[in-house]
Amino acid sequence: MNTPRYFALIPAAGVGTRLGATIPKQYMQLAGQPMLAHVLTTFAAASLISHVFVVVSADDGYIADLMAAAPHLQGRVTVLFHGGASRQESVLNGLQAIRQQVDEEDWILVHDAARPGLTQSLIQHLITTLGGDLVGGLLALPVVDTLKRGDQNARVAQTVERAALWAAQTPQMFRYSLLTRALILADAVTDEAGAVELLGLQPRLVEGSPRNFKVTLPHDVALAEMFLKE
Ligand SMILES: Nc1ccn([C@@H]2O[C@H](COP(=O)(O)OP(=O)(O)OP(=O)(O)O)[C@@H](O)[C@H]2O)c(=O)n1
Ligand SMILES: C[C@](O)(CO)[C@H](O)COP(=O)(O)O
Repeated sequence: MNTPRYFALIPAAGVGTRLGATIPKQYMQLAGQPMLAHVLTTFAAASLISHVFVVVSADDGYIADLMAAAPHLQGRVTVLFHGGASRQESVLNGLQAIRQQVDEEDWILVHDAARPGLTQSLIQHLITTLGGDLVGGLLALPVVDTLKRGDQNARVAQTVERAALWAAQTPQMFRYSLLTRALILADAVTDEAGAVELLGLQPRLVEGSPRNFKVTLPHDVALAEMFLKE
């Protein structure tokens, strides 16, 4: 059996509705370059990553300019114009598009284009921790705030026990065959680990970093720039 390789798959076919920008948020300028360019550069520079695939919408009008302005990505990044109606669909479409280029037991690291604060050391930490794992896993952060469940009037209905709660991040790392099968079978999951859990498996939680947060709402932009300028 070949030594398993590690591939990055970046779902980048969203529109950033919650952010409310005039362009898809993954193309917003952060610290001098598009948000997606930070992510692609981090993975392209990671020596353990064999290749990077980025999934964009079929009518994406931005990726060509991004790639043209980033010669360091040439040969390391392949653009897949297979975005779907949901993140799950974009990821599954991407997996099916690369089936001739990866082996069943190769590892796929799925990472949101909206998490530009990812570092090479976080990638290394995830791969080192999970490399021999039978299931795979994800970066995540233990919850440190007290959590409240609100009612329809924004009144506290319940304080949620936070011990053992984690906030999922990405990359989420699973072997190609397991991940593809899980996503085909899953109904409307919001992350890859959720699909794998539906198979009755328990992905490993690997501590991530606050800088690897997802840029989702308008106030996230300044925070992301702060981390990227560190
Ligand atoms: N149909 C979709 C929806 C989302 N994504 C990607 O999944 C990641 C995380 O999704 P999210 O933060 O929700 O991005 P958007 O869907 O763009 O944001 P919103 O929900 O606010 O529209 C992003 O990199 C986004 O581009 C995708 O590839 N295909
Ligand atoms: C995959 C993820 O980033 C883990 O927290 C999250 O589920 C993505 O959710 P979104 O609504 O697609 O941003």
